[in-house]
Amino acid sequence: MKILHTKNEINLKLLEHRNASKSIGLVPTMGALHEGHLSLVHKAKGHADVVVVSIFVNPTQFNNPEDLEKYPRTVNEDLKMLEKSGVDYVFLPSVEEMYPQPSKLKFNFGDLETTLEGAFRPGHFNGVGVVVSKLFHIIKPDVAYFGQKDLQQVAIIRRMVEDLSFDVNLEVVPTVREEDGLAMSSRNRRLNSEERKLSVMLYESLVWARNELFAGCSWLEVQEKISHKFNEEPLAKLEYFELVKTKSLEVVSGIDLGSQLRANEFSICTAVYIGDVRLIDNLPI
Ligand SMILES: Nc1ncnc2c1ncn2[C@@H]1O[C@H](COP(=O)(O)OP(=O)(O)OP(=O)(O)O)[C@@H](O)[C@H]1O
Ligand SMILES: CC(C)(CO)[C@@H](O)C(=O)[O-]
Ligand code: BAL
Repeated sequence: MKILHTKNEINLKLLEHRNASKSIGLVPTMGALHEGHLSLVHKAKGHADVVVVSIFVNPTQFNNPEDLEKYPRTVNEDLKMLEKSGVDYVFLPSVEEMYPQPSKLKFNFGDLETTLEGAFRPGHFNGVGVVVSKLFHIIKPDVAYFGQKDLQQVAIIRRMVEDLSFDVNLEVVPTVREEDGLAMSSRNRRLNSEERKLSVMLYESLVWARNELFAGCSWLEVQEKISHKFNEEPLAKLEYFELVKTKSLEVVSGIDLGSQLRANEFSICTAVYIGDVRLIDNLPI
């Protein structure tokens, strides 16, 4: 496994593979790797001839400076995990390498970015759009792999790829969970043991809400009960708990159980602070 720090180095290396008609798979990450990231890597290894993982904690997508400062960084362990997983290249650039000058680029993702994460993390998806475009230009992958856990991110990147005609296929990988259902996330490392126990509330609430909905309960009633449950828990603060159309992310106020639902047509999405750690999760229904 080769670790490369500059755009030029990785460009040159990948050019050799491209000239030899090898396909390139890219797994973009911010490091502090876990089994969720590895499932993206495994998928990439099954499809692509050459697998590249990028590790870059992208400052422009952090709306909260404390979140950036406290974001877990475990590069040495990450590299060991990637080597064991058979990754070919790790792109590990510095902030100066990725942003030789501050980026003034502004994307407008319209309705896709005004709800859910976009509403609570102003500027977040602009930063994601900028860095993912840069990575696509630098690596020129045939396929790029993203996790279902970041549902809105996937919708936004899909839209960006279409609008900017990036020649890349996107693969979305299901959310990998801990045994108790908590979605694996780098930020989970910041939870203390009490917070860790409590954090299973996200997944349990999603499953409970889905079951209530299918038992005929109105969505408004479900939302009220969920909000009450979180209010009773001093360590938790609910930011949103919404039912959306999975493709457009349009927030809806219910589903028609009498109609023929397509698999994954709707999703329930949530963001919750557990202590000062902000976690997200979603459940397709
Ligand atoms: N539990 C998971 N299962 C599958 N994919 C995941 C999981 N967690 C993250 N990913 C995906 O891995 C990629 C890199 O994500 P990232 O490095 O931000 O990790 P993360 O665990 O989502 O961290 P955090 O949400 O705390 O920033 C993204 O495409 C993300 O959706
Ligand atoms: C796609 C990404 C690597 C861009 O920084 C990040 O948003 C993430 O890890 O999901
Ligand atoms: N996986 C999402 C990256 C972020 O929270 O900034």
